[in-house]
Amino acid sequence: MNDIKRRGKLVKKSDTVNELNFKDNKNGKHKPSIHKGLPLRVLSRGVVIASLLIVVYFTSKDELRTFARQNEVLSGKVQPLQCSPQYLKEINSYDGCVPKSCKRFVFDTVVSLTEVEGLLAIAKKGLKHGRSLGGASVIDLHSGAMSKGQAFINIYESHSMKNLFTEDDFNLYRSVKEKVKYTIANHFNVNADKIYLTHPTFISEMTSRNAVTKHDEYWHSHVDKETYPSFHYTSLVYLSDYNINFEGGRFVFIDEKYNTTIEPKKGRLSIFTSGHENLHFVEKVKSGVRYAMTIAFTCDKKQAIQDPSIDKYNIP
Ligand SMILES: O=C(O)CCC(=O)C(=O)O
Ligand SMILES: [Fe+2]
Repeated sequence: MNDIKRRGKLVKKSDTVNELNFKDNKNGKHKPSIHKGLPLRVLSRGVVIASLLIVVYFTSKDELRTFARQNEVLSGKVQPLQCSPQYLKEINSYDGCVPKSCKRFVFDTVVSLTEVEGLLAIAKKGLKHGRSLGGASVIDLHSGAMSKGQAFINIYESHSMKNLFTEDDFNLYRSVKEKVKYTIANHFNVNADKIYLTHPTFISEMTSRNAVTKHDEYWHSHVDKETYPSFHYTSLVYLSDYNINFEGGRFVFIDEKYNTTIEPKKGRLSIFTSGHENLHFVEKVKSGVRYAMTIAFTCDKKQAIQDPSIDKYNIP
């Protein structure tokens, strides 16, 4: 066959030889001369494109650093930080609750896959009765708030959901919360009796659907202490896998020199101080469904909440 397939185009074999430009030299021998066959215009364009690619590669490399990849198993990766002055000023008045230093941690060995499956089942069981019209739904086991349409309903006040959540569900939530609390206490060198579960505490479901209300806009950068004033320590437990269950949706810390990303992974626990040192956002989910659980702790006993329990059902 005289035709050769190259770069999706059919070219004549004779053309290919021409392009490589085998020419007779003085000795009558064939010597390949690639350059002579390419017009200067094409060569200079190639050089410009290559230079641009090199510049883009080296400048963008420093803007985003992956702190935790989905395919890694981390037993406690840490990134130390400077606490923001506002955070320190506020937290300093709480004895036994001041972190030795501000940090971020990721652990893949604290929450088990069995626990993840149980938490996912809780989320799906509840959200089946609701879900936002937009891309973000939440279910808060403490307040009972769950997204439905363009608003929220209370799962504990709806007859159709009466006793939907069982003692086992609440026990699971509580045991994961306790593990997270002790991990925070150990790694920030604070007293576990001086940090209290606080509101809100929820499981989120994020998709690529367009936002309908502002509650669906999960991708804005924020400081947790501003969004949820009672927070002092934030924890996130991921219930689905980046690039397996969904695309997009990485967690991103915004830092001065470069951004730091965490790729969600089933059972991955991320903990960090809730002040300005940890400005962050979640990338828009491009496809699939992303689940995560937010559990936070406060140093302020007045902002403490009880563990969610079956006593929440107050339907006669
Ligand atoms: O789901 C996440 O990765 C982060 C969610 C978040 O930023 C928050 O709940 O404040
Ligand atoms: Fe947040």
